[in-house]
Amino acid sequence: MSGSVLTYTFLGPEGTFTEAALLQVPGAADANRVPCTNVNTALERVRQGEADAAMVPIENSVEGGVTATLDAIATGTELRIIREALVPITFVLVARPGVKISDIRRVSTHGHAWAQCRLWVDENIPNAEYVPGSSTAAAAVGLLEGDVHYDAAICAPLVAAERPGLNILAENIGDNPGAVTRFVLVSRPGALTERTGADKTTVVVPLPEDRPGALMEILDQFATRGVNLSRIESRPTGQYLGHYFFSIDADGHASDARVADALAGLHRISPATRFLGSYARADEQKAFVAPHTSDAAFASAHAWVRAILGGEPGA
Ligand SMILES: O=C(O)C(=O)C[C@]1(C(=O)O)C=C[C@@H](O)C=C1
Repeated sequence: MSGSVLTYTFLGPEGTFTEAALLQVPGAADANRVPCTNVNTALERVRQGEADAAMVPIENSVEGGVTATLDAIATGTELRIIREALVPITFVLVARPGVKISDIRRVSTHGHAWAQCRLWVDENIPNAEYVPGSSTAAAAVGLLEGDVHYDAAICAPLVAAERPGLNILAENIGDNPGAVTRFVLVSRPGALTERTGADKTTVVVPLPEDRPGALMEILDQFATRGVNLSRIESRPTGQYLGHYFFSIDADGHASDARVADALAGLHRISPATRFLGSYARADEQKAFVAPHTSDAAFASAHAWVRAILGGEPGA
């Protein structure tokens, strides 16, 4: 970190969809942008205080959760999500000049990108072998640096446009034209981001073991307080077979009474519950709040209980 200029790490190299997400952050274009070869390194540099925040992919509308990110933020020194960004995803197939589609034997890209182009690959290059890449841009750049054991890459159109040494062999090869990836900006714990009325809260809840109905109890904390969930995924903790945590996104902000109450309920059921942040929704969609779950309803209910405890008439 240098002076007042912020430093952001991101899943690189330059030209990844992750960098496009970072560039949506006001001021990021003029900030120090540090590309990292994987999500863990990007987050670790934030944990160590070498960067202010990291932009990492968390969820794709076709392929689902980005497990590297879900796992990295669920464990280790606590981090906070302070912002989210949505990026529409389109893919191109690129190769060095002179290479034709019929020449392609091996293709490299990020695992999530490969999964989003499955149908196109099956139809057009069915015999191509997949070579895992650390990101879409890294796969494309590898072609230019030579000495790689693949002859084509799947990447963002921008990567190809910015590198004249790459030939576009096919455009729009994603199987779902409306594909979107969601990214999160992750920082160290600090003051809670401001409530906007269109917010999201992310938590990690380890499932209490050997307790019938434990998942139902967790879900109930949200349901009874009228809190809608927009994502829930189970991930193995890695400790031993059958040990899981749930990664959950809920509508609302930790300073909304109904969300705060649900968080307290989660902590009672699963004390190792990890709060990962409350932040503004990228789509600015306001949460529906039933009258009996509004801040006013909670305040009035608490005042009523206080009156009873104080020996005053309740009603
Ligand atoms: O490789 C990139 O360009 C990335 O930003 C990573 C990533 C991902 O992890 O999902 C981001 C968006 C696309 O869905 C494919 C790959």
